[in-house]
Amino acid sequence: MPMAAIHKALPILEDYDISPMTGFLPQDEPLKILPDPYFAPWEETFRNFNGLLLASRLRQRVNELPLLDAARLATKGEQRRGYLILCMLSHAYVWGKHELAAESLPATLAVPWQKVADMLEIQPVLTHAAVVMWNWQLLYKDGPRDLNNLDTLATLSGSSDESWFYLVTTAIEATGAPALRRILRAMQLVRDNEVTELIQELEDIRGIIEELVAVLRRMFEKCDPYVFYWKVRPYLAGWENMAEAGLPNGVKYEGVDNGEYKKLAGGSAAQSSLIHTLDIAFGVEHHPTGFRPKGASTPAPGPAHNHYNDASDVAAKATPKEGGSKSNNFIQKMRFYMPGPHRSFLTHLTEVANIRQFVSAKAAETSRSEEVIKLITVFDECVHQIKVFRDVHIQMVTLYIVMQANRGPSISHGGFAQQPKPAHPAEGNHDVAEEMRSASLSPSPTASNTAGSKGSSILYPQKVIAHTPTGLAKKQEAGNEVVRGTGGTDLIPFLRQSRDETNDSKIIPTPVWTKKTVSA
Ligand code: HEM
Repeated sequence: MPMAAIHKALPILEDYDISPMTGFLPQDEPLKILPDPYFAPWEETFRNFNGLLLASRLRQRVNELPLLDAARLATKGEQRRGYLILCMLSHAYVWGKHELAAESLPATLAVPWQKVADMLEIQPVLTHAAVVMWNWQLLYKDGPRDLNNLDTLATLSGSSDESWFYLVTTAIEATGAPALRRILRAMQLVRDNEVTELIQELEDIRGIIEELVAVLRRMFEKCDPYVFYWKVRPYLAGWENMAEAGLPNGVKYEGVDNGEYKKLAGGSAAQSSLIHTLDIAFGVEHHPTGFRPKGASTPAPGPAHNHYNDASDVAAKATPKEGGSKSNNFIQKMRFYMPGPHRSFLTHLTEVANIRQFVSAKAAETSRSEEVIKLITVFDECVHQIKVFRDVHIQMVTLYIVMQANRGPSISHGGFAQQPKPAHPAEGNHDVAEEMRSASLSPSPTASNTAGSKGSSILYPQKVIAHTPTGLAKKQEAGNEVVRGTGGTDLIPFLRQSRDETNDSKIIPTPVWTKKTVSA
């Protein structure tokens, strides 16, 4: 093992604004109101912004706001509250409701937004941090941060479906929090060559990842896919690759950088530092879509657990590379949208990641003890649970995005545009179960970029045609067959590859299409 990894200190969570108790979530509840009356105009507008948006008067109100100095946001809690307010007001302002998308953000929002984003080392665009990490409250103050005890502070659509969408993700962050200190302890145990304790630690981490999957599945309970796709998702969009939505140059931030246009991606849970942490800890490497290394998908022959005694195939696959994952892709790019300290934590963690290398090296030894077999097994089970998480996520994206896009809105204009959409040949004729199954079970292509879903033709955000790009509607490119994600990714191939790359990190890879991938 290279000396650099041995000598560099492991990260200390608190140094990176991470709580050992609540992880990337702040330990204290986010502020419900800015205490300084100076910010009353923001708070007042924010309190009424759902109604103002519905009445198409939000822009008018924003234009009446005074230009406030964000430097007066004294504490981190205040800065986060200020950032949340400005994220929501700005996205509501840009996308409007049944209005032309605004390509210029007035200085009253743009200037303080840029300022507070700089203070938090984050981008002035709606992010996972704003709507998930800094947008919750506890119903019972002494109770846990779980779905029985959480509420949101604000939503863009004013719907409980949107609240649930955020809260499931908040609950995932809370559930995963204990994994952070366990991962660091596991890394220390690797350094100390303490295999027995390492196995115990990994067993606990596996249990936590299983819980994450259970929380993720709860999305289906209270977030209606139609509401999500047609009423919520459009507002989460940023202004990168948004020509079709009427923002070919992005958005102009008046009073910032000489009023230059900015192109920034919108909010996505791909910005969750928790999932990045798991990937780094377990050596999951992501590559640009279509560039997954050839042969990476080759599974070990036969049932995985029969092969834990066989060192030959593993030795070939064990490519200890100190320093964890190296990638240049969408997932990596999402770190740009995280709060600075969390981004720095991931960089540090990547430099010291050692668990997979350690297990690989043990697996490559000529004769394996019972203990080593147990170590390989539990390591692979952890990775398997991350893969299951991604299996469920793909099913979710299929239902919440691909199928909604294919079906079109229930009302012809979807709430946004004037003209009825052209009839879709396959509309109303979907086998839901089959569509979800095929999206999640098919192995991904390793070297090509294929369309995400048959017959779909969606860019972003809506399938509706308008004469001119009107607010959330936009012109649809003829012949476009790709469903894209919030960040403009070719959705399903990208997500499948990410899932398959997770599987590749197993010491003994299992075929991605086995039944186990969905039933586990
Ligand atoms: C209705 C629920 C959800 C939908 C529709 C959804 C949609 C998407 C989409 C479209 C992407 C592609 C990237 C982009 O364009 O932004 C994505 C990526 C991602 N999402 Fe979600 N998401 C959902 C819930 C969640 C939750 C609860 C998490 C948990 C943290 C999550 C974690 C991720 C991650 C980590 C990625 C990056 C891809 C990967 O690592 O495999 N998503 N999601």
